[in-house]
Amino acid sequence: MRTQIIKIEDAVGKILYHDITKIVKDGFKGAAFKKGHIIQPQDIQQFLNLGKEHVYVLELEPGEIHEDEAGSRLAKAAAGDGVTFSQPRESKVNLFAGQAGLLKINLEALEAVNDLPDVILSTLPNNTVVKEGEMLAGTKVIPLVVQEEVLLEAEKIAAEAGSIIKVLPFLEKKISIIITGNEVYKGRIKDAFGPVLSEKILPYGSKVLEVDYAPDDADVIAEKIILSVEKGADIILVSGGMSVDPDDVTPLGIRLSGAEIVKYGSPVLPGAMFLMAYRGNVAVLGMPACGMYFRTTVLDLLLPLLLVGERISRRDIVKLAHGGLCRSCPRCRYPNCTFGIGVSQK
Ligand SMILES: Nc1nc2c(c(=O)[nH]1)N[C@H]1C(S)=C(S)[C@@H](COP(=O)(O)OP(=O)(O)OC[C@H]3O[C@@H](n4cnc5c(N)ncnc54)[C@H](O)[C@@H]3O)O[C@H]1N2
Ligand code: MOO
Repeated sequence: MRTQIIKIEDAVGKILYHDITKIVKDGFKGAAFKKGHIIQPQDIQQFLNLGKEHVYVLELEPGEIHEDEAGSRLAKAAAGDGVTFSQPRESKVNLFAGQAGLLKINLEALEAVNDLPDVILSTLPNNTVVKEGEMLAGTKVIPLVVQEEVLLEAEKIAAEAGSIIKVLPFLEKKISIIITGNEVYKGRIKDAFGPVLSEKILPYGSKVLEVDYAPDDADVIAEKIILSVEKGADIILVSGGMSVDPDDVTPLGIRLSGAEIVKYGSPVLPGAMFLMAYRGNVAVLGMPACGMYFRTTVLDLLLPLLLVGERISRRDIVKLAHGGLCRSCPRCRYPNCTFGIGVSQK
């Protein structure tokens, strides 16, 4: 790049190479124009008003890209389905959710871009549930001018990854809830689990197909699961009876339904006695009673993934260990806390 001093009248379209300040109040200097600004026709009169007749400008050499153009190119490359982005401001471009859904970050591509010189791309954690319009990421270049080859490399990384940042919409899944336990089945106590589970599902736009009840009988639990599959459930939540009492027969019931157990026991507290299984493509979840007592549990970590159509593997559950411990804050701040950060590694 080259710099030169030129007359104001010749400066339109050129890149300003120094800040132009003005006295705002009591000698305080505010930036009227920042270094890097691309001079517009309407700026000329303001420059003259500020007493400037000449300015330093920057001329790009072949293969050099101005920071704002570079920021925009990076954002465009990184943004996939369901992601929008802003105009650059001092090369910083913000990326936003164009729709509500689950934020998916290609972690390998994200690292590869950030390993390039002179560019950064910073995001919310992978697998964050996001609202429409929420800020997801910011990208920026570090110097005023970037070599185009760096951008070409970033664009290649993004193209090979498909996209680096996207938002998957939640699908309308059909969910069956099977409440186990003699005490509820026989009407000795009122079901408090069904309402909690329904409340967790509805905000995502999925449907509760049915809430059914089963006694502490593994064969009956298995029959109810098979029936739910036949009725077209995509996801079956089986509540209670998940621990070590003799009448805790839900894991056996899930097994007897023909579902394959992915993992019994999750490294999440609350959620240790959780069980993940699949009967074909139907997800069957054994949800321990902590899901009723605690505001946030393993279910809150995995449900969003299931609702965008992902299949949960044993490895996904193992990765929940890091950050799987809830701090039990007096006022729950989830998801703005460390609980469940392991889900970002899926
Ligand atoms: N000796 C041990 N006890 C417990 C262990 C353990 O490892 N060893 N694990 C604890 C953990 S962790 C959890 S979580 C719970 C798991 O409980 P369950 O899923 O087996 O729950 P239940 O025994 O069926 O019920 C516990 C409690 O909640 C009431 N309940 C259950 N379902 C409903 C419902 N739909 N509506 C209202 N109330 C319900 C039930 O009556 C019991 O009072 O186990 C720990 N214990
Ligand atoms: O499944 Mo229990 O979490 O450890 O409360």
